[in-house]
Amino acid sequence: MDALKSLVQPFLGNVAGNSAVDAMKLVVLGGTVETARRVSSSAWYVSSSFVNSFFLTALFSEEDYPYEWLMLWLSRRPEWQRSREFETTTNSTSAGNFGYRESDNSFVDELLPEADEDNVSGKTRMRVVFQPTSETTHTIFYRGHWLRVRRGRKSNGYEMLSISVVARNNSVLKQLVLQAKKEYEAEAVHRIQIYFADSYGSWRYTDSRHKRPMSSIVLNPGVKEMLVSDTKDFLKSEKWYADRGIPFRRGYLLYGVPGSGKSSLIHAIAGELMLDIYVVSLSSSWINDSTLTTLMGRVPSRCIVLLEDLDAAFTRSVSRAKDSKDKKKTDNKSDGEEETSTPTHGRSRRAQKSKEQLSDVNTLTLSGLLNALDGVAAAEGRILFATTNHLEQLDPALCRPGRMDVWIEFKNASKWQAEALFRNFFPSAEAEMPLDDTDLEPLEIPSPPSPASSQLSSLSSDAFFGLSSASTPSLSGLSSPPTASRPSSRRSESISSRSGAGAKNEAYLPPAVEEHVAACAHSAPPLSAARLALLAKEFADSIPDEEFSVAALQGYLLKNKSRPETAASGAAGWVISERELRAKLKKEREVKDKEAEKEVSSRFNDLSCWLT
Ligand SMILES: Nc1ncnc2c1ncn2[C@@H]1O[C@H](COP(=O)(O)OP(=O)(O)OP(=O)(O)O)[C@@H](O)[C@H]1O
Repeated sequence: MDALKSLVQPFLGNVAGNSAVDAMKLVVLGGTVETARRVSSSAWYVSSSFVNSFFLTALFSEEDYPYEWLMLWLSRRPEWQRSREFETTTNSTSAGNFGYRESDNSFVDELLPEADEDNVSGKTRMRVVFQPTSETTHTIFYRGHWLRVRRGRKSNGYEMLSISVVARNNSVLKQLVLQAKKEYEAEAVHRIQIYFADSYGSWRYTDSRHKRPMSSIVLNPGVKEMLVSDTKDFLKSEKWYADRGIPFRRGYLLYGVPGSGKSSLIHAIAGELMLDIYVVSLSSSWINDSTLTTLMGRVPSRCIVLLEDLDAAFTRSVSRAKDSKDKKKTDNKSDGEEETSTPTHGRSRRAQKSKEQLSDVNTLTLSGLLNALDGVAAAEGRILFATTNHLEQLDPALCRPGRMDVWIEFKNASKWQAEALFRNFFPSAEAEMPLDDTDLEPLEIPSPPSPASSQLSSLSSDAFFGLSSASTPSLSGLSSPPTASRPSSRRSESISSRSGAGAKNEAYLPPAVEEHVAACAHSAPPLSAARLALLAKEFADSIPDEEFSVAALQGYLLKNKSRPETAASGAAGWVISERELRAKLKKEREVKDKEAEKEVSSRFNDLSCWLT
């Protein structure tokens, strides 16, 4: 206390002294402190701007691809992982959590098993990612340079990454972006990325999916081959198009019945060509001419653009001449109606109102769509796929060559497709690679079958006939119904240990598996080629040509996933029951339509009575 007094004393002087002098001293003291503060802050500002003038800074917005490349690259840097302030996210679309990658800064609940063939849990393992909080600066050493990295947010809500480096030119930043891109692409090689359009006119990374093998798509011979070679040829022909002044774009229209494989084929082609898919749903409420034009201008030069359900976009405006005028007319008319309508028409008024709201929001016009597809702003090099179930509802202008160059019709499944689908569904032992001991595991039946269970014994015998040429001599013993002399069966062990009963019993045989339980087995043992051919034919014989979609057949086969015999023999019965179901639904729909018609006509009568 005394020390403090002695420090202040010279400034205050004698307490009993002149108070004006004391006040002067205080003013001088305050002024000195403020001047010192200002000098130091401007010195700090000058020195930091001097230091900053040596930094090159690059900004990467979440709306653009380099942001994702760099976030993936950063998520692998130890400096990034060492950050002491974290945000956590489980959002699979957020940067650093691409759904297909694992890194040190992410973790899953180890207690939940990974879903695989033998180990399926109802709960999925959710990956939690740690990422450094935004607005903190991280220093990362890269190729002899110190990078200052900072995550931030733009005024439009998108994240932004700022990377600064002290360097003479920006070559280190270029190298960094290229390396990040390379690493990103190496990760993505077995997957395709799917982007969806958002209402801001940007593409949002949404999902990454395993490539779908072309062989899993069952189409009449030649269609897949034609599409793959046509798209490949297009991608190679940029110069050819440029030399002839033709816009370097190609469009494919896939039309036909639902569930016939249109989307699946596009998915498989994207995998084959290693292209990402950019999906726009034209029936989105927010879509309008300018957003669509912006979106089409923002697709990369090599990609697949997918316009899904093309017909759905124009349920309100089918023809080019009428579309925008009609919308205005509808608006005016509905305004008027709103005023004159009576309370008795509340429901129709609500319906009218929601219709108005819809047309207010989605203002996409056909001319806007055409412009977006091939206007000056449209990107070159893209492959456009459009799908529709109602070709007849499309304006011819939309489908003319240049916009949709190749048309492919998708029909219900032919007998040929039914047979191919069956063959795809159930494995053939001959098609498998040579087996070793460990490969035999999934081929064992789930548990000892009862001699009475004819279905199970036939399954097992097929499986073991198929295997007889395979490897171990011990297998020959397996074609007879297994007994307690096989307690070492790994599959049986795992099943009994899961059920928790008799896991270590050696003295007593386990009871036979009941037929309905065995029927729920997860997968079918491989069939011999001859047996498979027989069953596939039996199945295809029962399926009428072009009456059911491939998706419907797939649904039926899925119900019999582990029972190829039942799938084949039960197909005829399934066809009958499906027909009955359809007839019943049709009847119900007709009754409903009639009722609706009656209601409309009675309302019309009410209204005309009221008016007269
Ligand atoms: N030709 C086919 N080959 C293989 N699988 C098919 C085929 N057609 C349909 N499927 C299966 O049926 C399901 C639906 O197929 P998909 O979505 O590709 O049909 P779609 O024609 O695009 O239907 P929609 O017109 O209703 O969008 C998928 O699970 C797919 O695996």
